[in-house]
Amino acid sequence: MTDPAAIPVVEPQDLFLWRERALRLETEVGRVVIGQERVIRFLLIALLAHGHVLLEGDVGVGKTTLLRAMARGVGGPYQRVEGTVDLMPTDLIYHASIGDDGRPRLEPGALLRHGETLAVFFFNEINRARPQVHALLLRLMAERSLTAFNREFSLPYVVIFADRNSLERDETFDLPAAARDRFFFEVNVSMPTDPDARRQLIFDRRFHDTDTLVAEIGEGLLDYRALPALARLIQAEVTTSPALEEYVLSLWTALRDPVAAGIALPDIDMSRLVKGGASPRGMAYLVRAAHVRAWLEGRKTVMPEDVRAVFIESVAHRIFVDPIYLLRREAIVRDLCTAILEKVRAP
Ligand SMILES: Nc1ncnc2c1ncn2[C@@H]1O[C@H](COP(=O)(O)OP(=O)(O)OP(=O)(O)O)[C@@H](O)[C@H]1O
Repeated sequence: MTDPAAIPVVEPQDLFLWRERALRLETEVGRVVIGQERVIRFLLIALLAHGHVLLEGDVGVGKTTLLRAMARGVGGPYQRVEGTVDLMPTDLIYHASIGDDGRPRLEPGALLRHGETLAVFFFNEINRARPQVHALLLRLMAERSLTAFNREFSLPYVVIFADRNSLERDETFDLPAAARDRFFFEVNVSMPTDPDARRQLIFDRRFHDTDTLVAEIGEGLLDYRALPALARLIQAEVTTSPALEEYVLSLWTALRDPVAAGIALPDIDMSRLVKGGASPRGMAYLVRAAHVRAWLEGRKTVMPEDVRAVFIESVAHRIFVDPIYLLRREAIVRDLCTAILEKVRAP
């Protein structure tokens, strides 16, 4: 059980201190994972909204290192599993073995080992796991609880960090729409573009040992137990104007009906492109993300630039397209989002 006395209290008058801690975490992670400032900012925003994140990208670009660095920054127990085709949901809940006395024994698996204090649950290569595992994860992400041994287990702090590499599509299981929708952000990670960062990654041995690299981050800089309350306070603290609300509604309308919004993409039949996914939940997540972005920028009001900064990572993974466009889905949806941002006039 968590010691209630140890849970940090988050008061409105201390919000500036929490912002300093959040920015310090961002700086420290940025020293360890170089050339990925954009992705680090998204992970920070997701944590401050107490949301789950899926990273996608090339192999060996630092996704795992980044997630481990962030997990260390929030402190608390974490668990990590590798997605494999033979992983079953029960493997995450318990392990069965035979004890020295010859009797069967059950031990808690990765999800239950730390009780309700589990802070971060990493799911490496999530697309290698079967749909049954995705289903368990879906409930965990939506409700932060699971049922096992005829009991409800609550994991009130847990944040899911998942990654999948974008290269291998064979022998993998695409995440179902509902599970994808529960990720607050889906963020693409690519190679750093800065030549200096590239040089350092290859020649500086500091970047070759992930364990010592991650240990450079101050543990628990942004206490994981404060995140649910902090996320609520940030949402309450930052406001939106009627003009901003109209802007978000127009973006939503354009996502649902790009033709009516006058959006055209080369070689795409716009009238059949979008089949669903631009849901109220998705748009609510977008607004939550924009609140956090504004707060990190030191503002109490959401500006159009906040919405624009988080638009693609908040909504693109929720959009479902006609099957004829499935193979090129990622690129088309990204182009659609970019075209919408260009077309819809900001206040
Ligand atoms: N931007 C970066 N900053 C710091 N270290 C990096 C960066 N990119 C790669 N590395 C280093 O490269 C190695 C591989 O990184 P990591 O395992 O995090 O990649 P990955 O994207 O998770 O790969 P995979 O998809 O194969 O799991 C690690 O030693 C890591 O420290």
